[in-house]
Amino acid sequence: MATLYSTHSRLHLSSQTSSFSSSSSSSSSSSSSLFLQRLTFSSSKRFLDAKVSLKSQHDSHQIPLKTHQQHGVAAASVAPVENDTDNKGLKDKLSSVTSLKESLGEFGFKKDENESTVSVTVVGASGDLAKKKIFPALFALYYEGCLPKNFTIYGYARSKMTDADLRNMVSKTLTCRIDKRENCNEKMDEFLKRCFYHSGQYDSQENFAALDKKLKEHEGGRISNRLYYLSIPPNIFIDAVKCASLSASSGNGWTRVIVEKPFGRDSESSAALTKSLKQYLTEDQIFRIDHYLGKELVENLSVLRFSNLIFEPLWTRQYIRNVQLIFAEDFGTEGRGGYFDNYGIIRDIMQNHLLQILALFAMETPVSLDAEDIRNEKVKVLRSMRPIRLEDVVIGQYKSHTRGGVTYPAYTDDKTVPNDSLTPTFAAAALFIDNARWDGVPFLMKAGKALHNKGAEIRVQFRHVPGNLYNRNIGTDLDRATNELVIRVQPDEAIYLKINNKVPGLGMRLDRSKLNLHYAARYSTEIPDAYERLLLDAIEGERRLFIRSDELDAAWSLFTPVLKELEEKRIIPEYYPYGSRGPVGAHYLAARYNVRWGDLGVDIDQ
Ligand SMILES: NC(=O)C1=CN([C@@H]2O[C@H](COP(=O)(O)OP(=O)(O)OC[C@H]3O[C@@H](n4cnc5c(N)ncnc54)[C@H](OP(=O)(O)O)[C@@H]3O)[C@@H](O)[C@H]2O)C=CC1
Ligand SMILES: O=C1O[C@H](COP(=O)(O)O)[C@@H](O)[C@H](O)[C@H]1O
Repeated sequence: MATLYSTHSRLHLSSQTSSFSSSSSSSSSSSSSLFLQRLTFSSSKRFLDAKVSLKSQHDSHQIPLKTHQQHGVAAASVAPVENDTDNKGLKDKLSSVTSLKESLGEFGFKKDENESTVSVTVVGASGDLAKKKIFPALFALYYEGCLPKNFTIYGYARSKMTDADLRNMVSKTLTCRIDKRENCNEKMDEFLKRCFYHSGQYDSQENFAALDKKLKEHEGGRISNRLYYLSIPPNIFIDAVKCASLSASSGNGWTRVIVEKPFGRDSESSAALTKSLKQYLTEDQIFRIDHYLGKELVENLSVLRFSNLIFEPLWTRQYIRNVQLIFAEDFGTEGRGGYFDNYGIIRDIMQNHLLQILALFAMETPVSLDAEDIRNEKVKVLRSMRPIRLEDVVIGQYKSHTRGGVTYPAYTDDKTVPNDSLTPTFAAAALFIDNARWDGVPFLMKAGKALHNKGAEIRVQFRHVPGNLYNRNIGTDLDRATNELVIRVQPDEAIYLKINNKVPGLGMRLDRSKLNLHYAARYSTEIPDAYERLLLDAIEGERRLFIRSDELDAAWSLFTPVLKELEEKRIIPEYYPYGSRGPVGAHYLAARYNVRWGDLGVDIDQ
């Protein structure tokens, strides 16, 4: 195994040749070697971080300002700074102390791993996301040996449950890796023994103080590192953050908070949310999650671009005709209509997931793989984007459809959705990046629910070959003969490049073929769920895949005006049947820019 980037904990390349072929060889690593790799890279990175942090006084302290008096050593030695409105003096002093403690304490230089603990508290543990994603991801991390020795998981919600009830609830969703399955039941039992439940209100400091007491019992006087995952509706984020911060922060280690989307519904509400969060947390404590950033192929985008000579030189307006970012679901908003109606597909998918992918796709080479360097480049892309014009947006909403004797509901059939709702369940948009690299290249986004298929893809259509000697042999449809790179994010992950090739034989006829890196054929390891990667990053303090507040501001600045216009003008969506390909308007929009949408998943086996 050859290490390529020693500055990042999980970036290592297999020394095996990774080819565009359907080779069945695999580069699986055992859980213990994975853990060792992580330790090696993480410890060196953390040590580097510690030096940078002390030098620049940049990394913020992890003890909430309002409660530092009640906590251990670091807090006791530093008095609050009066008249320092954002407490910078205090933050800087605490930063030095705690980041050194944190860095020395976590790897190598610390006394012992036995002396630090990590607790993950899932706030909203009784909810859908917690059951579906968070607990299973935590178990997967445990199963892979990625969680620290002393870890505890707490579920927190208003529902009355015992520890046993929580364990029973969680156990129903746990699965072991298909490719391993070693000691599966034993590992599940061990994991469940580390899970506890505390019932409380989200706005009760007393209830969080009681949680704090229980956490302290588990921590047993060791360094306490606490991660809160806010898996609750957004209207109660601030209450929960306030109470967790004031009553249940770590006294001598770090306290971090993962915040689920939606981060507001426009520029103003997002800024207000950030402002409120920052009353209790520093930016470094806030981990805004966009789970698409944790998806394997999204994570691989930068590797594809920056570690392969053949792609980066082509990654410009000179060679790329258009880029398509496509998301489709073959089911409606069933069960989530209440949430969805207040947001719509543009806020639900485009402003975050697709825009994040676009930023990673289009950014310049970052100075390094460090979180801030990558996020700086993403912000630059977002800030270079041209305001979106209303005429460059098409919206749709699904209507009822009967097929094969089955009637599928309309969006407005959901009881939690008003009958006259104009909320889009489908949208397509043309976006442009006004910088030297991308000037004039259309970035087309399309996202929809209740469509005929399910998937997410990035499609890169290249320009025509100038003066192509083989035009005569290609036929009349030159567009179809241009190269296309497809990054299939899900399902059935793949990266393939469509090329023109001579059909074997005595004649000279060309056809289109695929150089195909099909993950299922190439790698035998199961692809981790996005939430596993992101939870582990949050535990390790790696912020690269989380959204910084200026990124969020830039994303909202781009979409807020057009969202307002759509709503103020009460633009009527184009209705499309449940299970169809969506509104035809999306095709007219693409045609305006001489683009033909790639057909999601259609050429899978071509
Ligand atoms: N579910 C999903 O697939 C996704 C969810 N998200 C986001 O994750 C977060 C959690 O989502 P999800 O699990 O679906 O949410 P839920 O609606 O299931 O809520 C989670 C828990 O919060 C408590 N709760 C719900 N409504 C209220 C309320 N009005 N007041 C106080 N407490 C309430 C309930 O716990 P109790 O009553 O026990 O206190 C509930 O079990 C949300 O911010 C959502 O937008 C993001 C992406 C996907
Ligand atoms: O954030 C969201 O994502 C899901 C789709 O996520 P995926 O990982 O299953 O592709 C989407 O269904 C939901 O509406 C949205 O809030």
